[in-house]
Amino acid sequence: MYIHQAEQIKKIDNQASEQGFSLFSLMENAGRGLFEKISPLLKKENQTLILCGRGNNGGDGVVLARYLKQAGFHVSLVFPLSEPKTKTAKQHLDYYLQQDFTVEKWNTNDRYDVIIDCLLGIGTKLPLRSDVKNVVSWCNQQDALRIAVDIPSGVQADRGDLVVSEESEQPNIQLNHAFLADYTFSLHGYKPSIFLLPSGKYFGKTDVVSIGLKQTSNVNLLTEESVWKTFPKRNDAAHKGTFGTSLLVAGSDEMPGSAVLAAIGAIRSGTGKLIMATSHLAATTIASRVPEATFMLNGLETISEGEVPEKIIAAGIGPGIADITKAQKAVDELMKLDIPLVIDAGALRERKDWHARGPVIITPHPGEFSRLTGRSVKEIQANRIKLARKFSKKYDLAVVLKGKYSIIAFPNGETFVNPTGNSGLAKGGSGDVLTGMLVSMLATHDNYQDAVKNAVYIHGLCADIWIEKYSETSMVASDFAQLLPEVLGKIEGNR
Ligand SMILES: NC(=O)C1=CN([C@@H]2O[C@H](COP(=O)(O)OP(=O)(O)OC[C@H]3O[C@@H](n4cnc5c(N)ncnc54)[C@H](OP(=O)(O)O)[C@@H]3O)[C@@H](O)[C@H]2O)[C@H](O)CC1
Ligand SMILES: [K+]
Repeated sequence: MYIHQAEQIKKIDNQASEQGFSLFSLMENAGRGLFEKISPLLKKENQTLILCGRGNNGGDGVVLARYLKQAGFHVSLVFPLSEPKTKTAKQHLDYYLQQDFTVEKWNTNDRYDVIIDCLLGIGTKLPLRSDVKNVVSWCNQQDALRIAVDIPSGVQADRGDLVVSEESEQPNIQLNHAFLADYTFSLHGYKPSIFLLPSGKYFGKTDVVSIGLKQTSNVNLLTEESVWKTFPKRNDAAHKGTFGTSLLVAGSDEMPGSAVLAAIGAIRSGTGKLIMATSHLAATTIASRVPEATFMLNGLETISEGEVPEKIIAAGIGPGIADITKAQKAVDELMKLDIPLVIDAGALRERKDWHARGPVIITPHPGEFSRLTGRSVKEIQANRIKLARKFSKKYDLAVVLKGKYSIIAFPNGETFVNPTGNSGLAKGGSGDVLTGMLVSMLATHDNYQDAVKNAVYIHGLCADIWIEKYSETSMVASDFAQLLPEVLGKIEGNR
Protein backbone atom coordinates (compact mmCIF):
# COMPACT_ATOMS: atom_id res chain seq x y z
CA MET A 1 0.00 0.00 0.00
CA TYR A 2 1.49 3.31 -1.11
CA ILE A 3 1.88 6.43 1.01
CA HIS A 4 2.16 9.73 -0.86
CA GLN A 5 3.34 13.15 0.22
CA ALA A 6 1.39 16.19 -1.03
CA GLU A 7 4.23 17.25 -3.32
CA GLN A 8 4.32 13.80 -4.96
CA ILE A 9 0.57 13.90 -5.60
CA LYS A 10 0.88 17.28 -7.29
CA LYS A 11 3.70 15.97 -9.51
CA ILE A 12 1.72 12.85 -10.43
CA ASP A 13 -1.34 14.99 -11.27
CA ASN A 14 0.74 17.28 -13.50
CA GLN A 15 2.35 14.35 -15.24
CA ALA A 16 -1.05 12.73 -15.84
CA SER A 17 -2.33 15.99 -17.26
CA GLU A 18 0.68 16.30 -19.63
CA GLN A 19 -0.02 12.74 -20.76
CA GLY A 20 -3.61 13.62 -21.61
CA PHE A 21 -5.38 12.49 -18.42
CA SER A 22 -7.07 15.75 -17.39
CA LEU A 23 -7.64 16.92 -13.83
CA PHE A 24 -11.33 17.00 -14.75
CA SER A 25 -11.20 13.22 -15.36
CA LEU A 26 -9.21 12.62 -12.18
CA MET A 27 -11.81 14.52 -10.16
CA GLU A 28 -14.58 12.58 -11.88
CA ASN A 29 -12.81 9.31 -10.91
CA ALA A 30 -12.34 10.59 -7.37
CA GLY A 31 -16.04 11.44 -6.97
CA ARG A 32 -17.16 8.17 -8.53
CA GLY A 33 -14.73 6.14 -6.35
CA LEU A 34 -15.88 8.00 -3.26
CA PHE A 35 -19.50 7.25 -4.15
CA GLU A 36 -18.71 3.53 -4.35
CA LYS A 37 -17.05 3.51 -0.92
CA ILE A 38 -19.42 5.92 0.84
CA SER A 39 -22.88 4.93 -0.47
CA PRO A 40 -22.86 1.55 1.39
CA LEU A 41 -22.45 3.53 4.65
CA LEU A 42 -25.60 5.59 4.00
CA LYS A 43 -29.28 4.77 4.31
CA LYS A 44 -31.67 6.10 1.69
CA GLU A 45 -33.65 8.03 4.33
CA ASN A 46 -30.49 9.74 5.74
CA GLN A 47 -30.06 13.50 5.42
CA THR A 48 -26.51 13.97 4.19
CA LEU A 49 -24.59 17.24 4.17
CA ILE A 50 -21.60 17.67 1.87
CA LEU A 51 -19.50 20.65 2.91
CA CYS A 52 -17.21 21.87 0.14
CA GLY A 53 -14.24 24.23 0.24
CA ARG A 54 -12.98 26.44 -2.56
CA GLY A 55 -10.25 24.13 -3.85
CA ASN A 56 -10.25 20.73 -5.55
CA ASN A 57 -11.14 18.88 -2.36
CA GLY A 58 -14.41 20.79 -2.69
CA GLY A 59 -14.57 19.73 -6.35
CA ASP A 60 -14.46 16.07 -5.26
CA GLY A 61 -17.45 16.82 -3.05
CA VAL A 62 -19.41 18.25 -6.00
CA VAL A 63 -18.87 15.08 -8.07
CA LEU A 64 -19.77 12.89 -5.07
CA ALA A 65 -22.96 14.92 -4.54
CA ARG A 66 -23.95 14.34 -8.17
CA TYR A 67 -23.51 10.57 -7.92
CA LEU A 68 -25.34 10.36 -4.58
CA LYS A 69 -28.25 12.45 -5.89
CA GLN A 70 -28.44 10.39 -9.08
CA ALA A 71 -28.69 7.28 -6.88
CA GLY A 72 -31.61 8.81 -4.93
CA PHE A 73 -29.88 9.85 -1.67
CA HIS A 74 -31.00 13.03 0.18
CA VAL A 75 -27.98 15.27 -0.14
CA SER A 76 -27.43 18.96 0.60
CA LEU A 77 -24.41 20.42 -1.18
CA VAL A 78 -23.13 23.49 0.68
CA PHE A 79 -20.22 25.93 0.18
CA PRO A 80 -19.81 27.46 3.65
CA LEU A 81 -16.62 29.35 2.65
CA SER A 82 -18.01 30.69 -0.67
CA GLU A 83 -18.01 29.05 -4.09
CA PRO A 84 -15.12 27.17 -5.77
CA LYS A 85 -12.16 29.06 -7.16
CA THR A 86 -10.22 26.35 -9.00
CA LYS A 87 -10.93 25.80 -12.69
CA THR A 88 -11.69 22.08 -12.35
CA ALA A 89 -13.98 22.43 -9.35
CA LYS A 90 -15.86 25.22 -11.19
CA GLN A 91 -16.24 23.02 -14.29
CA HIS A 92 -17.70 20.20 -12.18
CA LEU A 93 -20.03 22.62 -10.39
CA ASP A 94 -21.28 23.88 -13.79
CA TYR A 95 -21.94 20.33 -14.92
CA TYR A 96 -23.70 19.55 -11.62
CA LEU A 97 -25.97 22.60 -11.99
CA GLN A 98 -26.73 21.67 -15.58
CA GLN A 99 -28.13 18.36 -14.32
CA ASP A 100 -30.68 20.53 -12.44
CA PHE A 101 -29.13 19.79 -9.08
CA THR A 102 -28.93 22.68 -6.61
CA VAL A 103 -26.55 24.22 -4.10
CA GLU A 104 -28.05 24.83 -0.64
CA LYS A 105 -27.55 27.72 1.78
CA TRP A 106 -25.49 27.11 4.93
CA ASN A 107 -27.88 26.87 7.87
CA THR A 108 -26.34 25.78 11.15
CA ASN A 109 -29.73 24.98 12.66
CA ASP A 110 -30.40 22.18 10.20
CA ARG A 111 -29.72 18.67 11.45
CA TYR A 112 -28.05 15.91 9.43
CA ASP A 113 -27.40 12.18 9.85
CA VAL A 114 -24.20 12.27 7.84
CA ILE A 115 -21.66 15.07 7.28
CA ILE A 116 -19.08 14.73 4.51
CA ASP A 117 -16.03 16.97 4.80
CA CYS A 118 -14.71 18.23 1.46
CA LEU A 119 -13.51 21.55 2.86
CA LEU A 120 -9.73 21.23 2.67
CA GLY A 121 -7.43 18.55 1.32
CA ILE A 122 -3.74 18.40 0.61
CA GLY A 123 -3.66 22.13 -0.25
CA THR A 124 -3.99 22.96 3.48
CA LYS A 125 -1.47 25.32 4.97
CA LEU A 126 -1.75 25.92 8.71
CA PRO A 127 -2.79 27.82 10.77
CA LEU A 128 -6.43 27.21 9.99
CA ARG A 129 -8.41 30.37 9.25
CA SER A 130 -11.23 31.13 11.66
CA ASP A 131 -13.98 30.60 9.03
CA VAL A 132 -12.86 26.97 8.57
CA LYS A 133 -12.36 26.53 12.31
CA ASN A 134 -15.96 27.55 12.94
CA VAL A 135 -17.32 25.10 10.38
CA VAL A 136 -15.11 22.26 11.69
CA SER A 137 -16.12 22.99 15.25
CA TRP A 138 -19.83 22.95 14.28
CA CYS A 139 -19.34 19.58 12.47
CA ASN A 140 -17.64 18.03 15.48
CA GLN A 141 -20.54 18.97 17.73
CA GLN A 142 -23.23 17.40 15.53
CA ASP A 143 -24.67 14.00 16.33
CA ALA A 144 -23.87 12.66 12.87
CA LEU A 145 -21.66 10.17 11.07
CA ARG A 146 -18.60 12.15 9.95
CA ILE A 147 -16.78 11.22 6.76
CA ALA A 148 -13.67 13.03 5.49
CA VAL A 149 -12.49 13.12 1.90
CA ASP A 150 -8.72 12.70 1.37
CA ILE A 151 -7.76 14.07 4.81
CA PRO A 152 -9.85 15.55 7.64
CA SER A 153 -9.93 19.34 7.25
CA GLY A 154 -7.43 20.97 9.61
CA VAL A 155 -4.90 18.17 9.14
CA GLN A 156 -1.95 18.61 6.79
CA ALA A 157 -0.94 15.86 4.39
CA ASP A 158 2.67 15.39 5.48
CA ARG A 159 2.95 16.60 9.06
CA GLY A 160 1.29 15.47 12.28
CA ASP A 161 0.94 18.80 14.07
CA LEU A 162 -2.37 20.59 13.70
CA VAL A 163 -2.13 24.09 15.08
CA VAL A 164 0.81 26.39 14.65
CA SER A 165 0.49 28.18 18.00
CA GLU A 166 0.82 27.59 21.73
CA GLU A 167 -2.55 25.81 21.62
CA SER A 168 -0.77 22.89 19.98
CA GLU A 169 0.90 22.05 23.31
CA GLN A 170 -2.31 20.16 24.06
CA PRO A 171 -1.98 16.90 22.13
CA ASN A 172 -5.49 15.63 22.83
CA ILE A 173 -8.40 16.00 20.48
CA GLN A 174 -9.62 19.60 20.16
CA LEU A 175 -12.98 20.19 18.50
CA ASN A 176 -11.91 23.24 16.50
CA HIS A 177 -8.52 21.89 15.37
CA ALA A 178 -9.66 19.44 12.75
CA PHE A 179 -12.70 17.52 11.48
CA LEU A 180 -13.05 14.51 13.74
CA ALA A 181 -13.84 11.81 11.19
CA ASP A 182 -15.39 8.41 11.72
CA TYR A 183 -14.11 7.46 8.25
CA THR A 184 -11.54 9.00 5.93
CA PHE A 185 -11.30 8.00 2.29
CA SER A 186 -7.92 8.98 0.88
CA LEU A 187 -7.54 9.53 -2.84
CA HIS A 188 -4.88 7.61 -4.74
CA GLY A 189 -3.01 6.57 -1.56
CA TYR A 190 -2.56 7.28 2.13
CA LYS A 191 -0.95 10.53 3.23
CA PRO A 192 1.77 10.47 5.94
CA SER A 193 -0.36 12.32 8.53
CA ILE A 194 -2.56 9.22 8.99
CA PHE A 195 0.42 7.66 10.75
CA LEU A 196 1.58 10.74 12.67
CA LEU A 197 0.50 12.40 15.89
CA PRO A 198 -1.70 14.09 16.88
CA SER A 199 -3.17 14.19 13.32
CA GLY A 200 -3.71 10.40 13.21
CA LYS A 201 -6.38 10.69 15.92
CA TYR A 202 -8.71 12.57 13.54
CA PHE A 203 -8.92 10.05 10.68
CA GLY A 204 -11.18 7.33 12.10
CA LYS A 205 -11.30 4.21 9.89
CA THR A 206 -9.34 4.67 6.70
CA ASP A 207 -9.49 3.38 3.16
CA VAL A 208 -8.06 4.36 -0.21
CA VAL A 209 -9.98 5.32 -3.35
CA SER A 210 -8.13 4.53 -6.53
CA ILE A 211 -8.49 7.27 -9.16
CA GLY A 212 -6.76 5.64 -12.09
CA LEU A 213 -3.23 6.98 -11.59
CA LYS A 214 -0.03 4.97 -11.75
CA GLN A 215 1.19 3.97 -8.28
CA THR A 216 4.76 4.83 -7.42
CA SER A 217 6.18 5.79 -4.06
CA ASN A 218 9.16 4.77 -1.99
CA VAL A 219 7.09 5.07 1.18
CA ASN A 220 4.86 2.04 1.70
CA LEU A 221 2.72 0.34 4.27
CA LEU A 222 4.02 -3.11 5.23
CA THR A 223 1.62 -5.93 4.44
CA GLU A 224 1.29 -9.46 5.77
CA GLU A 225 1.56 -10.75 2.23
CA SER A 226 5.03 -9.25 1.82
CA VAL A 227 6.05 -11.05 5.02
CA TRP A 228 4.79 -14.45 3.77
CA LYS A 229 6.60 -13.93 0.51
CA THR A 230 9.97 -13.10 2.00
CA PHE A 231 10.05 -15.20 5.16
CA PRO A 232 12.75 -17.86 4.59
CA LYS A 233 11.77 -21.47 4.01
CA ARG A 234 13.54 -24.07 6.18
CA ASN A 235 14.52 -27.11 4.18
CA ASP A 236 14.39 -30.61 5.65
CA ALA A 237 18.14 -31.07 5.40
CA ALA A 238 18.78 -28.04 7.62
CA HIS A 239 21.10 -28.35 10.63
CA LYS A 240 21.97 -25.82 13.31
CA GLY A 241 24.73 -24.37 11.13
CA THR A 242 22.33 -23.73 8.24
CA PHE A 243 20.68 -20.80 9.96
CA GLY A 244 23.79 -19.20 11.33
CA THR A 245 25.05 -18.02 14.68
CA SER A 246 23.73 -14.82 16.19
CA LEU A 247 25.49 -12.74 18.80
CA LEU A 248 23.65 -10.63 21.35
CA VAL A 249 25.67 -8.33 23.56
CA ALA A 250 23.08 -7.77 26.26
CA GLY A 251 22.42 -7.76 29.98
CA SER A 252 24.33 -6.75 33.07
CA ASP A 253 24.11 -7.58 36.77
CA GLU A 254 21.72 -4.63 37.09
CA MET A 255 19.53 -5.61 34.12
CA PRO A 256 19.61 -9.36 33.46
CA GLY A 257 15.93 -9.45 32.44
CA SER A 258 16.47 -7.40 29.27
CA ALA A 259 18.97 -9.97 28.07
CA VAL A 260 16.55 -12.81 28.84
CA LEU A 261 13.87 -11.12 26.75
CA ALA A 262 16.26 -10.43 23.87
CA ALA A 263 17.37 -14.08 24.01
CA ILE A 264 13.74 -15.26 23.90
CA GLY A 265 13.11 -13.04 20.86
CA ALA A 266 16.18 -14.42 19.11
CA ILE A 267 15.82 -18.10 19.90
CA ARG A 268 12.16 -18.17 18.83
CA SER A 269 12.85 -16.42 15.51
CA GLY A 270 14.92 -19.00 13.70
CA THR A 271 18.61 -18.50 14.45
CA GLY A 272 20.62 -21.76 14.42
CA LYS A 273 22.78 -20.83 17.40
CA LEU A 274 22.75 -17.95 19.86
CA ILE A 275 25.75 -16.58 21.74
CA MET A 276 24.94 -14.25 24.61
CA ALA A 277 27.80 -11.93 25.50
CA THR A 278 26.82 -10.94 29.02
CA SER A 279 27.71 -10.81 32.72
CA HIS A 280 28.02 -13.88 34.99
CA LEU A 281 24.85 -13.10 36.87
CA ALA A 282 22.83 -12.39 33.73
CA ALA A 283 24.12 -15.63 32.16
CA THR A 284 22.69 -17.67 35.06
CA THR A 285 19.31 -16.01 34.63
CA ILE A 286 19.33 -16.46 30.85
CA ALA A 287 20.38 -20.13 31.10
CA SER A 288 17.34 -20.95 33.21
CA ARG A 289 14.93 -19.39 30.67
CA VAL A 290 16.75 -20.03 27.38
CA PRO A 291 18.86 -23.17 27.84
CA GLU A 292 19.67 -23.20 24.11
CA ALA A 293 21.92 -20.12 24.44
CA THR A 294 25.69 -20.33 24.87
CA PHE A 295 27.68 -17.65 26.66
CA MET A 296 30.61 -15.35 26.39
CA LEU A 297 31.11 -14.30 30.00
CA ASN A 298 32.25 -10.76 30.72
CA GLY A 299 31.03 -10.35 27.16
CA LEU A 300 30.79 -6.57 26.98
CA GLU A 301 34.33 -6.08 28.37
CA THR A 302 35.80 -8.80 26.14
CA ILE A 303 34.21 -7.46 22.95
CA SER A 304 35.08 -3.86 23.82
CA GLU A 305 38.71 -5.01 23.97
CA GLY A 306 38.45 -6.37 20.44
CA GLU A 307 37.84 -10.06 21.07
CA VAL A 308 34.72 -11.04 19.12
CA PRO A 309 33.33 -14.59 18.75
CA GLU A 310 34.08 -16.17 15.38
CA LYS A 311 31.61 -17.22 12.68
CA ILE A 312 28.75 -15.01 13.78
CA ILE A 313 26.59 -13.78 10.93
CA ALA A 314 24.48 -11.16 12.70
CA ALA A 315 24.90 -9.21 15.93
CA GLY A 316 22.95 -6.96 18.22
CA ILE A 317 24.02 -4.83 21.14
CA GLY A 318 22.23 -2.78 23.77
CA PRO A 319 19.43 -4.42 25.79
CA GLY A 320 20.19 -4.26 29.52
CA ILE A 321 23.61 -2.70 29.09
CA ALA A 322 24.57 -0.21 31.79
CA ASP A 323 28.16 0.72 30.91
CA ILE A 324 27.78 3.26 28.12
CA THR A 325 31.52 3.78 27.54
CA LYS A 326 32.24 0.08 27.11
CA ALA A 327 29.13 -0.24 24.95
CA GLN A 328 30.52 2.37 22.53
CA LYS A 329 33.86 0.58 22.34
CA ALA A 330 32.07 -2.71 21.69
CA VAL A 331 30.02 -1.03 18.95
CA ASP A 332 33.29 0.19 17.38
CA GLU A 333 34.57 -3.41 17.33
CA LEU A 334 31.35 -4.91 15.97
CA MET A 335 31.29 -2.29 13.22
CA LYS A 336 34.56 -3.72 11.90
CA LEU A 337 32.80 -6.99 11.00
CA ASP A 338 31.10 -7.46 7.67
CA ILE A 339 27.77 -8.51 9.22
CA PRO A 340 24.49 -6.74 9.99
CA LEU A 341 24.53 -5.04 13.37
CA VAL A 342 21.53 -3.95 15.46
CA ILE A 343 22.22 -1.12 17.91
CA ASP A 344 19.63 -0.57 20.62
CA ALA A 345 18.97 0.84 24.09
CA GLY A 346 22.15 1.19 26.21
CA ALA A 347 24.37 1.09 23.12
CA LEU A 348 22.38 3.72 21.24
CA ARG A 349 24.19 7.01 21.72
CA GLU A 350 25.13 9.90 19.50
CA ARG A 351 28.23 9.06 17.45
CA LYS A 352 30.35 11.10 15.08
CA ASP A 353 31.01 8.11 12.90
CA TRP A 354 28.34 5.54 12.06
CA HIS A 355 30.36 3.96 9.30
CA ALA A 356 30.45 0.14 9.47
CA ARG A 357 31.44 -2.69 7.14
CA GLY A 358 28.01 -4.29 7.23
CA PRO A 359 24.49 -2.82 7.43
CA VAL A 360 23.71 -1.00 10.69
CA ILE A 361 20.18 -0.97 12.09
CA ILE A 362 19.31 1.38 14.94
CA THR A 363 16.08 0.91 16.90
CA PRO A 364 15.30 4.11 18.84
CA HIS A 365 12.02 4.90 20.53
CA PRO A 366 11.03 8.59 20.19
CA GLY A 367 12.94 9.56 23.38
CA GLU A 368 16.13 7.91 22.14
CA PHE A 369 15.67 9.44 18.69
CA SER A 370 15.27 12.83 20.37
CA ARG A 371 18.66 12.25 22.07
CA LEU A 372 20.23 11.26 18.75
CA THR A 373 18.80 14.13 16.70
CA GLY A 374 18.56 16.94 19.26
CA ARG A 375 14.87 17.46 18.34
CA SER A 376 11.96 17.37 20.78
CA VAL A 377 9.83 14.24 21.09
CA LYS A 378 6.83 16.31 19.98
CA GLU A 379 8.58 17.36 16.78
CA ILE A 380 9.65 13.78 16.14
CA GLN A 381 6.13 12.42 16.62
CA ALA A 382 4.72 14.97 14.18
CA ASN A 383 7.36 14.17 11.52
CA ARG A 384 8.34 10.56 12.14
CA ILE A 385 8.58 9.53 8.49
CA LYS A 386 10.55 12.55 7.32
CA LEU A 387 13.00 12.58 10.23
CA ALA A 388 13.66 8.82 10.14
CA ARG A 389 14.37 9.09 6.40
CA LYS A 390 16.67 12.05 6.90
CA PHE A 391 18.74 10.34 9.60
CA SER A 392 18.94 7.11 7.62
CA LYS A 393 20.21 8.89 4.53
CA LYS A 394 22.63 11.14 6.39
CA TYR A 395 24.37 8.33 8.29
CA ASP A 396 23.84 5.50 5.78
CA LEU A 397 22.04 3.20 8.21
CA ALA A 398 18.59 1.71 8.71
CA VAL A 399 16.36 3.42 11.28
CA VAL A 400 13.56 1.56 13.04
CA LEU A 401 11.74 4.39 14.81
CA LYS A 402 9.53 2.60 17.32
CA GLY A 403 6.06 3.62 18.51
CA LYS A 404 2.56 3.36 17.06
CA TYR A 405 3.20 2.85 13.36
CA SER A 406 6.91 2.10 13.60
CA ILE A 407 8.84 3.64 10.73
CA ILE A 408 11.54 1.69 8.94
CA ALA A 409 13.79 3.90 6.82
CA PHE A 410 16.58 2.44 4.70
CA PRO A 411 19.49 4.48 3.34
CA ASN A 412 18.37 3.89 -0.27
CA GLY A 413 15.23 5.91 0.51
CA GLU A 414 12.89 2.91 0.73
CA THR A 415 10.66 3.56 3.74
CA PHE A 416 7.99 1.44 5.38
CA VAL A 417 5.25 2.12 7.89
CA ASN A 418 4.34 -0.85 10.06
CA PRO A 419 0.61 -1.22 10.72
CA THR A 420 0.81 -4.00 13.33
CA GLY A 421 1.01 -3.64 17.11
CA ASN A 422 -0.98 -2.02 19.89
CA SER A 423 -0.50 -0.54 23.34
CA GLY A 424 0.27 -4.03 24.69
CA LEU A 425 3.78 -3.35 23.36
CA ALA A 426 4.16 -0.11 25.31
CA LYS A 427 5.81 -2.00 28.16
CA GLY A 428 9.36 -2.41 29.40
CA GLY A 429 11.06 -5.29 27.63
CA SER A 430 9.14 -5.42 24.35
CA GLY A 431 11.96 -3.50 22.62
CA ASP A 432 14.48 -6.04 23.97
CA VAL A 433 12.47 -8.85 22.36
CA LEU A 434 12.45 -6.93 19.07
CA THR A 435 16.24 -6.58 19.14
CA GLY A 436 16.58 -10.35 19.61
CA MET A 437 14.11 -11.01 16.80
CA LEU A 438 15.91 -8.60 14.48
CA VAL A 439 19.28 -10.26 15.02
CA SER A 440 17.84 -13.73 14.56
CA MET A 441 16.00 -12.76 11.38
CA LEU A 442 19.09 -11.01 10.03
CA ALA A 443 20.89 -14.34 10.52
CA THR A 444 18.24 -16.27 8.61
CA HIS A 445 17.23 -13.94 5.76
CA ASP A 446 19.35 -13.38 2.66
CA ASN A 447 18.17 -9.81 2.28
CA TYR A 448 18.75 -7.63 5.33
CA GLN A 449 15.88 -5.26 4.48
CA ASP A 450 13.41 -8.16 4.42
CA ALA A 451 14.74 -9.32 7.80
CA VAL A 452 14.16 -5.91 9.36
CA LYS A 453 10.69 -5.49 7.87
CA ASN A 454 9.62 -8.99 8.85
CA ALA A 455 10.89 -8.72 12.42
CA VAL A 456 9.08 -5.41 12.99
CA TYR A 457 5.85 -6.64 11.39
CA ILE A 458 5.83 -9.97 13.25
CA HIS A 459 6.67 -8.29 16.58
CA GLY A 460 3.55 -6.12 16.22
CA LEU A 461 1.47 -9.03 14.95
CA CYS A 462 2.25 -10.95 18.16
CA ALA A 463 0.59 -8.14 20.13
CA ASP A 464 -2.38 -8.11 17.72
CA ILE A 465 -2.85 -11.85 18.15
CA TRP A 466 -2.62 -11.46 21.95
CA ILE A 467 -5.51 -8.97 22.05
CA GLU A 468 -7.76 -11.32 20.09
CA LYS A 469 -7.97 -13.27 23.37
CA TYR A 470 -6.63 -11.08 26.16
CA SER A 471 -6.34 -7.43 27.20
CA GLU A 472 -3.67 -4.99 25.99
CA THR A 473 -3.13 -4.06 29.63
CA SER A 474 -2.14 -7.57 30.64
CA MET A 475 0.41 -8.28 27.91
CA VAL A 476 4.04 -8.53 29.04
CA ALA A 477 7.23 -9.02 27.06
CA SER A 478 7.71 -12.62 28.27
CA ASP A 479 4.47 -13.53 26.45
CA PHE A 480 6.47 -13.44 23.21
CA ALA A 481 7.85 -16.89 24.15
CA GLN A 482 4.36 -18.29 23.43
CA LEU A 483 3.23 -15.78 20.85
CA LEU A 484 6.14 -16.17 18.44
CA PRO A 485 5.50 -19.89 17.76
CA GLU A 486 1.81 -19.12 17.14
CA VAL A 487 2.42 -16.14 14.86
CA LEU A 488 5.27 -17.74 12.91
CA GLY A 489 3.03 -20.78 12.44
CA LYS A 490 0.45 -18.47 10.89
CA ILE A 491 3.04 -16.83 8.62
CA GLU A 492 4.58 -20.15 7.54
CA GLY A 493 1.14 -21.71 7.06
CA ASN A 494 0.06 -18.94 4.71
CA ARG A 495 2.95 -19.30 2.32
N1 LIG B 1 -4.28 13.02 -7.39
C1 LIG B 1 -5.14 13.28 -6.46
O1 LIG B 1 -5.07 12.73 -5.39
C2 LIG B 1 -6.22 14.26 -6.74
C3 LIG B 1 -6.87 14.84 -5.68
N2 LIG B 1 -7.82 15.76 -5.82
C4 LIG B 1 -8.34 16.51 -4.70
O2 LIG B 1 -7.73 17.77 -4.72
C5 LIG B 1 -7.31 18.12 -3.41
C6 LIG B 1 -6.25 19.15 -3.45
O3 LIG B 1 -6.80 20.27 -4.06
P1 LIG B 1 -6.21 21.76 -3.95
O4 LIG B 1 -7.09 22.62 -4.73
O5 LIG B 1 -4.78 21.72 -4.30
O6 LIG B 1 -6.27 22.07 -2.42
P2 LIG B 1 -7.42 21.96 -1.32
O7 LIG B 1 -8.73 21.72 -1.90
O8 LIG B 1 -6.91 21.01 -0.31
O9 LIG B 1 -7.35 23.34 -0.60
C7 LIG B 1 -7.17 24.56 -1.26
C8 LIG B 1 -8.04 25.56 -0.54
O10 LIG B 1 -7.80 25.50 0.84
C9 LIG B 1 -7.70 26.81 1.37
N3 LIG B 1 -6.84 26.75 2.53
C10 LIG B 1 -5.62 26.24 2.59
N4 LIG B 1 -5.15 26.33 3.84
C11 LIG B 1 -6.11 26.94 4.57
C12 LIG B 1 -6.23 27.34 5.92
N5 LIG B 1 -5.23 27.15 6.78
N6 LIG B 1 -7.35 27.89 6.36
C13 LIG B 1 -8.35 28.09 5.51
N7 LIG B 1 -8.32 27.77 4.21
C14 LIG B 1 -7.20 27.20 3.75
C15 LIG B 1 -7.20 27.63 0.23
O11 LIG B 1 -7.68 28.90 0.37
P3 LIG B 1 -6.81 30.18 -0.07
O12 LIG B 1 -7.82 31.24 -0.09
O13 LIG B 1 -5.78 30.36 0.98
O14 LIG B 1 -6.22 29.88 -1.40
C16 LIG B 1 -7.78 26.93 -0.98
O15 LIG B 1 -9.04 27.45 -1.24
C17 LIG B 1 -6.93 16.81 -2.80
O16 LIG B 1 -6.88 16.84 -1.40
C18 LIG B 1 -8.04 15.91 -3.34
O17 LIG B 1 -9.16 16.03 -2.50
C19 LIG B 1 -8.35 16.07 -7.17
O18 LIG B 1 -9.71 16.06 -7.13
C20 LIG B 1 -7.98 15.00 -8.19
C21 LIG B 1 -6.55 14.60 -8.14
K1 LIG C 1 -11.29 17.07 3.65
